[in-house]
Amino acid sequence: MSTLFLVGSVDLSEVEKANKLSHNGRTLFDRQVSLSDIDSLLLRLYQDRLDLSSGWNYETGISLVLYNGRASFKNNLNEIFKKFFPCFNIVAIDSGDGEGIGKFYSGLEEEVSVMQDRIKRMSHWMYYRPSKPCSSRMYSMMGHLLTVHRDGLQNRVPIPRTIRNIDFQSLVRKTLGKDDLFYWQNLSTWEFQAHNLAYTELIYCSFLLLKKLSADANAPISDNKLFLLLLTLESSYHQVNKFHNFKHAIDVMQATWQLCERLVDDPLQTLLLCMAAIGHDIGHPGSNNQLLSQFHSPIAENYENHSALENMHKDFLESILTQHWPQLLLINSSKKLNKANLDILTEAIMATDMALHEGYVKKLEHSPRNDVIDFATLLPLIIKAADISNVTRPLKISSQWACLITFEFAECAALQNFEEKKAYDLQDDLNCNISLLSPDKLVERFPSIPNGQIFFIENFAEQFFTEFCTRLPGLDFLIDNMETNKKFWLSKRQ
Ligand SMILES: Nc1ncnc2c1ncn2[C@@H]1O[C@@H]2COP(=O)(O)O[C@H]2[C@H]1O
Repeated sequence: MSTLFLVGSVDLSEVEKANKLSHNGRTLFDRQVSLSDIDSLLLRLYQDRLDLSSGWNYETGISLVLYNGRASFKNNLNEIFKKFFPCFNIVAIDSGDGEGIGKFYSGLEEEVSVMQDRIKRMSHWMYYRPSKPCSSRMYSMMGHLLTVHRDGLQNRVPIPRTIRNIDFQSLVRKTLGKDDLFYWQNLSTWEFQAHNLAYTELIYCSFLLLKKLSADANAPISDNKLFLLLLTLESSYHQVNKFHNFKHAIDVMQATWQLCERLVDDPLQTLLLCMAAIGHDIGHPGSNNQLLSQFHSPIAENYENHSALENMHKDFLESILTQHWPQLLLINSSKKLNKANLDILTEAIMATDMALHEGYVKKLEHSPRNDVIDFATLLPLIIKAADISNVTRPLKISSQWACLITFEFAECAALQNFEEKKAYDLQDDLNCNISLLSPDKLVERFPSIPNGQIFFIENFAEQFFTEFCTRLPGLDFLIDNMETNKKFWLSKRQ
């Protein structure tokens, strides 16, 4: 879905040209939105992005902002888009600079057809080789990485007044239907229902949690800055991914916190682990390292095919924290670990690479059963457990995540065929609200789910959580839930 934004008084002949743009016989832009100034434009981008049901996520089309360069706007709007809305396909053109919309034309129709197709879009994200940072108006992982490295992982740019002045608190709060107690009750159980909460409610849950943890760790951040950090994180994940989106990130953060509540007595380490959790999959394309390497993604080459995705996620998180919460990287970590905070964040994110799974299982097997796991080993184990904890949630919740990962695996298989120039077909689209379907109904609708769950539980989750829970107190409920879920999937196996 593509939007034509007109900001301020724009040359009407340029607008006419823009509206003549077509794709497959239809006008290119699905809507035209006129706004008085840049401030209203940015506010609108946030509002659309947070209203998941609207579908205006700025990822499935290409949007154009036509503005009048004479409108006193100093900051480069395209730089703001890259810094604060990384996953958006959006470009701004000064209609008064002579060339105007002409430079927007070239390649546009092809780009729109790519962004409207799930598999072509994933392929572009993963394999496009930009000549320079953000040379394309379509998102690509390498364009995102080049921008982050061009700006420097340690560099901060002043946050533009137009963004600083947005009252993010009321932007989020006014959409909430419940009070803080309701969200704390959701956060404080293992029955955390990410799919029953609206996007803004999930963002508000992460605000409440991180605000508490930052106070506990004596690492204060203002409310509006924390909201901007969270909204920039959300804009750095692909909302269009079935599984690896911001909901997964918040779910893993909530699981990480629940485990830390039981296992960690150091507020700063808990905060760092939860920050690593919410940022552990930034920019995830919904595929995997194997596909990145197999078809020679520039991202895989950039990290020499070693944990390419996890290294990328870490770089993106470092860049966002440097920009939005630099103090968190600087305050001295606890006495227990003589490690810099960034090293703790990095080790935690790298631990979520399943290529390292066997190593972590062996670490658990070799640690004595009646002895406490040393703190340095415990931290990465916690986030790794949280990352695959969906199989240990109660069946109603676990089955929702199972459905989503099954869809994502199907998309990976289709992408493999696409890259091998073979025909691919995709299961029917997930155009149902999975939170309304019971486990039985989900299996009825998507019969391939049980086999994948049985394989993952028997080959990965069972061994890990058995070792994890026998060495750490009070976690037997993880095994109980997982075994209940496995029995259900076995009873439904095709
Ligand atoms: N319920 C599940 N069923 C199958 N595979 C899963 C499930 N949950 C997590 N995984 C896999 O575990 C991996 C953990 O790292 P990733 O999030 O990169 O990708 C995840 C999936 O490949």
